Amino acid sequence: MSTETLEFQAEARQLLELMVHSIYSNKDIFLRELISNASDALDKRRLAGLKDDSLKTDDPHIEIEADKEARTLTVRDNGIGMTRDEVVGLIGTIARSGTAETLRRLKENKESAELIGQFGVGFYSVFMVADKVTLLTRKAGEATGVRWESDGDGTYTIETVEDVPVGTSIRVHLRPADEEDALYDYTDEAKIRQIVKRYSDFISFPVRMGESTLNSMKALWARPRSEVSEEEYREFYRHISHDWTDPLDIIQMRAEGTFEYEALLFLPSRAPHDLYQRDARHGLQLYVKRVFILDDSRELLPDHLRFVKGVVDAADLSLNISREILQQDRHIQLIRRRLAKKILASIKDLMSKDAEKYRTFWREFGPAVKEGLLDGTEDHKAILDIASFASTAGDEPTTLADYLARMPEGQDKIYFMTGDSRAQIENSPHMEAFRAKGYEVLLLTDRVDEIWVEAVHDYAGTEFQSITRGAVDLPSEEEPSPEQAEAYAAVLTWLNDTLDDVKEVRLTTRLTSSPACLVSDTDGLTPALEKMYKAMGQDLPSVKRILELNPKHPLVSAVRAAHEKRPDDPELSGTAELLYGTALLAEGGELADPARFAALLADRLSKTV
Ligand SMILES: Nc1ncnc2c1ncn2[C@@H]1O[C@H](COP(=O)(O)OP(=O)(O)OP(=O)(O)O)[C@@H](O)[C@H]1O
Repeated sequence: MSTETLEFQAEARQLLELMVHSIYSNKDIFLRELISNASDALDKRRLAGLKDDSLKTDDPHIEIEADKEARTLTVRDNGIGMTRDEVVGLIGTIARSGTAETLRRLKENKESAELIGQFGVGFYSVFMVADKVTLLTRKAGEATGVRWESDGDGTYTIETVEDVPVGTSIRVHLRPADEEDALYDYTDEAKIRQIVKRYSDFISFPVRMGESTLNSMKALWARPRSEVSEEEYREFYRHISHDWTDPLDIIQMRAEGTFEYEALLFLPSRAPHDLYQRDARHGLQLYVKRVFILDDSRELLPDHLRFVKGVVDAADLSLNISREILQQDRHIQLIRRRLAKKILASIKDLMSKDAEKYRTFWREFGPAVKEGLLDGTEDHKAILDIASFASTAGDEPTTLADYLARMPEGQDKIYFMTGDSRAQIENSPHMEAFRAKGYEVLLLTDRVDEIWVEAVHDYAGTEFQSITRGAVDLPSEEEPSPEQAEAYAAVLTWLNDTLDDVKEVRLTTRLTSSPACLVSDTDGLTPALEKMYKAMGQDLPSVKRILELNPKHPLVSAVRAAHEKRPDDPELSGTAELLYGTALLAEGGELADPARFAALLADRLSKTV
């Protein structure tokens, strides 16, 4: 077949341009990327070989060859290889989510040094050191191979070729060395050895150059922590996670006895783009006796810990184990519980050892972890122990333990309010009585908060109580006086009849400066929950709430007086609607008919000016 010239996809072209102009200061990493891809390809070939004997290889390895004369460096693997379509799809395009956004920000050149460090560039990083790259590949099981070549300028050529061994070879035509620009002589054996040792030592296949093997191939998770450097952990984390920021914390564990396994886990320092998407990937890889079996192993961790990355190496599973079997395996379920407990315990440690890291962790992953409060009951206490929440006590989030410690004499509940933002909650009329009494209120603004507060009853024996639900039973709170009750009886009855949108109208002592507020029934749905259920397509009747009036407010007492004098005045029902509408607006709610509210308000205002 003849040679075709194709264009890189637009995003890929932009990334290439960045690579050619080399905004990465560390160019050595191109070799790490090529070796990492080769190692993945060897894993894939091994797995394919388990199903189909003819795809096997006896000697899986990676080979590096340097040619000083020709100024080329070749990285060759006998892994799975790629078909022509795969080369076009995988090398000619970038499918990773978030790439476009990252590229846009990189282009604007803000924070570029920081950003590029967080962005995996993969194969394209080779263009930092190359003026031409030739890729030869044949997929295991295919009859012909593919030759791909590009000098990184936006196009590449591709052709079908015969006589290519299974696997992939990438020949890098090196640019002239320029040590001032950190562009070293990558045909230099010492340099190559240094890079492999530094970045790829743990790769489980031999990386060979001539007669020697450059890497130790030691599984990091099997080595004692004291023998492994931070740098080695970081490189391993990069290899398995494709995350270019350093992990926040490293968790290592080993279980001995009837079912043996080792785990090396990492808490990332940034949430991935897809954390809250349905089917977000899980971060654990399963190995059996040092052999890679599966990634995205969702059987090994509960969903609310899906962001944890790492490796679990189990000694007693079959190499042929499938996802279906994993799901039912009793030992796997046990591992899952143990890992979850260990991770939560490690985060608790982090809280006391490194408050700054803990804060980062909770900011990035808190909403995901809180999802764990919705399923099962096992880890509720452990999750609440590591949770922190915004609160009226200060600008920094508080733990529940600290909240309890601050509770004044007489307070017996953990008060909270849910809403869209801190400001909205803090300005809501519901806060008034709590502010007046000096009671701290937790300000819950994550979507998941609306749901878990329905499911969790207490923390360490102290009940959670929404301040927008039920009657306020602040200890020693006075009931509206019998005189007030009597004076307001008629107007309340009339309001109950007039306002269709509310379930009940009653007096309250919870307000100090606002005329009115809305509260939910003790067991009724909150408006936010109702909205969420409806968004999920559930057909629910609208839930009505209770309108509470502050008898000490001049507007409320004026309505009472007006109703006493002119019970049949049709204007009064408009005022009642305004009263209800204002209560709704004050808590950040939405009016059913804003135009009608505005017209009523304009009418009343025009009579006052
Ligand atoms: N040596 C290889 N053998 C087989 N397939 C390869 C090889 N190198 C790259 N590929 C394929 O090309 C894809 C793109 O590689 P690239 O390095 O750009 O990204 P990646 O490895 O998916 O992500 P990362 O940016 O984290 O490295 C790989 O996912 C793989 O499918």
